[in-house]
Amino acid sequence: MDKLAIIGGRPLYGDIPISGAKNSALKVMAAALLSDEPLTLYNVPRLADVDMLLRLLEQHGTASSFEGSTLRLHAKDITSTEAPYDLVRKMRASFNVLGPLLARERKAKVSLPGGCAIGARPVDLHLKALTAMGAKIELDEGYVFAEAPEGLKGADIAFPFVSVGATEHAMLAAVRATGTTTIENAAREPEITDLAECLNAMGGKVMGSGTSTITVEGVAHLHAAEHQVLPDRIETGAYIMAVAATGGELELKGARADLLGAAWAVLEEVGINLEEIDGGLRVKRLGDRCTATDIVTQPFPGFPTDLQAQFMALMTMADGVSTIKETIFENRFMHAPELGRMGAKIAVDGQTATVRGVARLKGAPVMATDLRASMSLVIAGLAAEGQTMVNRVYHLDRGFERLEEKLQACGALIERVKE
Ligand SMILES: CC(=O)N[C@H]1[C@@H](OP(=O)(O)OP(=O)(O)OC[C@H]2O[C@@H](n3ccc(=O)[nH]c3=O)[C@H](O)[C@@H]2O)O[C@H](CO)[C@@H](O)[C@@H]1O
Ligand SMILES: C=C(OP(=O)(O)O)C(=O)O
Repeated sequence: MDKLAIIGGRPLYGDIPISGAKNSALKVMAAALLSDEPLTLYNVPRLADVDMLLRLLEQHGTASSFEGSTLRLHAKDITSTEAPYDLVRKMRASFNVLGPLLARERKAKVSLPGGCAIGARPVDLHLKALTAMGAKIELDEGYVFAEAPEGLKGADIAFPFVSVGATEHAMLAAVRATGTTTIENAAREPEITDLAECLNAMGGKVMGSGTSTITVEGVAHLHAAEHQVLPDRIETGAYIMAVAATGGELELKGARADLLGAAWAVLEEVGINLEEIDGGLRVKRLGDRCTATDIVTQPFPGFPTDLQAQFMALMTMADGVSTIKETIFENRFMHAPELGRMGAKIAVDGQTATVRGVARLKGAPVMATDLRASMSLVIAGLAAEGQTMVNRVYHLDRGFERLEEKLQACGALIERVKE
């Protein structure tokens, strides 16, 4: 298992190119299964999750080629409607092949998903949406067995609360169903709009993405298309917090301010200067330290759960006391005790963490527990005195493209230690 060795205390100066969004790329890749014609995707990040989904798509019969960040997918014939445990267990997004397989082949057997261990993460809303569209679903031995012998039919779906994955799944299935589907209380994340744009480029009729009501008029056939994956807003936020923790100045190439939602105002409030420039964002911390503030994670446009861990790292060194409330996942504070090993003062009570800022963290051996938690440890390590050794780097490889390279180019002392 690889580790990252970081010598902290150096400011970051330079340019960081922001990659395509993992959480969008994985969903638009699943869309390739909906058509017997090619789908060309630009700006796809080379990540472990992308490779894993590629293996799954290949096992369904999809031909693929990856050149730079351009991914060509062609699911001319679906050769298998089964998504085995080994390819689905590591990543939640792979479960989203169920809807396309069902829509196109009228049957599928897909393992229940894995993903970061940040809570129970059920898929009942996904299955309810597919059932509303006429699918017969059974669960057995960790697998979902689904069939729709007459094909999927448009339905009115009202989610009781916002789910990004279930909204995407409903869209992926409805686009090739017969008739019209309405999705009420739909997620409004930018990745939902990106998926809608990709489906529409393929000939789909998805309206209302980015609002709470999405309407999908089913079509019989989707055709060849090209789509550019939007920039990763979580990677953007993570590097903003990195330079806010270390000092210095970064230009985040390709980053988009409009994707940050409520996080933009929070970052400004804690003392970060964010400036939109041609083709990206320029970022620097205004004073010697950030000031503490409180956040509550919410679906977009609220403060994203995927930036909560990184924000906590920043608050450990801020001036004052911050409370951080996690409302999306019930077990997403595993970075708190690890940050504690570096001298952070964090008290966790249920879904709320109270962080008392300290003047400086001290490097320590720490354990990455999930994807975004790992990045919070990297941020803490970059700012801490002395050496931090981050164990279990494979989590980071799921979601941050060329992390060490990007940081090294800006003056960070960070190296991968192979074991
Ligand atoms: C709303 C939200 O911020 N969603 C985040 C969630 O998306 P992801 O798609 O993984 O999760 P959902 O948005 O579906 O989950 C939101 C909430 O709904 C619950 N749930 C979900 C589906 C279901 O069938 N039943 C159910 O109870 C989940 O346990 C969770 O408490 O994790 C991703 C990875 O960290 C983030 O990028 C998304 O921003
Ligand atoms: C937790 C994440 O991924 P997954 O949903 O695949 O676990 C994430 O992107 O932060």
